[in-house]
Amino acid sequence: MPEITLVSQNKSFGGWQKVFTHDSVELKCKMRFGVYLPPQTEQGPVPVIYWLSGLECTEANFIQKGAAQKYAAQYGVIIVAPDTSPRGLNIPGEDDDWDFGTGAGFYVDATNEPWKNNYRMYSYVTKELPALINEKFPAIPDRKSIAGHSMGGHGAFIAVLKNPGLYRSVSAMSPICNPINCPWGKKAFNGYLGGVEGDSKWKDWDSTELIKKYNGPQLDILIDQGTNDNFLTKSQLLPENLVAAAKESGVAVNLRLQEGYDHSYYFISTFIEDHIKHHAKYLKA
Ligand SMILES: N[C@@H](CCC(=O)N[C@@H](CSC=O)C(=O)NCC(=O)O)C(=O)O
Repeated sequence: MPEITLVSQNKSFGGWQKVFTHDSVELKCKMRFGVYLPPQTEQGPVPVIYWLSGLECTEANFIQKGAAQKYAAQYGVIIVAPDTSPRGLNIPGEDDDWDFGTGAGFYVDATNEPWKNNYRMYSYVTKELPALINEKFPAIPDRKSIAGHSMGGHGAFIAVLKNPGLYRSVSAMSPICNPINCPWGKKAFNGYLGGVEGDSKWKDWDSTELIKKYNGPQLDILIDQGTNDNFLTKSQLLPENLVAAAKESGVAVNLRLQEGYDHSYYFISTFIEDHIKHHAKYLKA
């Protein structure tokens, strides 16, 4: 029976923002996650939204700066915010760069040495963590959605596209949409998966490629993207590639370009209500 240990709890909008640690089987290290329990959980189980954060984040960024608690309380949903990589492993090279290794797990299951034993963030966020949440908290197991920011937007997309029907809805803010064609993604996939650009195994972790062959329940993907996002102009995000691929395969993507917004949590907190509302529509249907 897995154990979880309470690290902190703060009352927020009538519910509780809590942080726990646990020993992860997939990642083989101690991990932290945030969980917001809305007041409705006192009456019984509610749906869950998983939020995947971006590069350099821990579980703390979203829960401290995302401003989501008010809307999670309003719509009666749990929000789970995991960390972004395994921690404390001391793998050589793990802390050399901010965009690879610690804080940059990229939500894939690594197949390359020396990462493949621990860097299994895909299995962690799609399997291990939901099983733990369903066991320990008043969550409705088959009512879950997923969202994320930047690297976490990529994580949310592949979680949905690789598991048709597992999630009720998906959304993202400033997501990395085509990692096999952007510098962050090429570096991560080369390190975690091995091989070089164009390798077919990279395509299995790329949402623009996965959406081309998606064959599952109808999706209604919501994306917010700031027009003043420096990572958009540096071609790290490539939302236009995902939109074009989705159009070809008939998947609905609502890409909203938000004038003047950047890549930061000021942007995320501005539009988080719309995302929670989007998920609540499908989670409560
Ligand atoms: N140090 C970097 C910038 C890192 C950064 O902006 N991280 C983003 C996610 S980027 C894609 O995944 C983030 O969410 N940061 C946390 C925050 O609280 O803002 C640089 O040098 O550019």
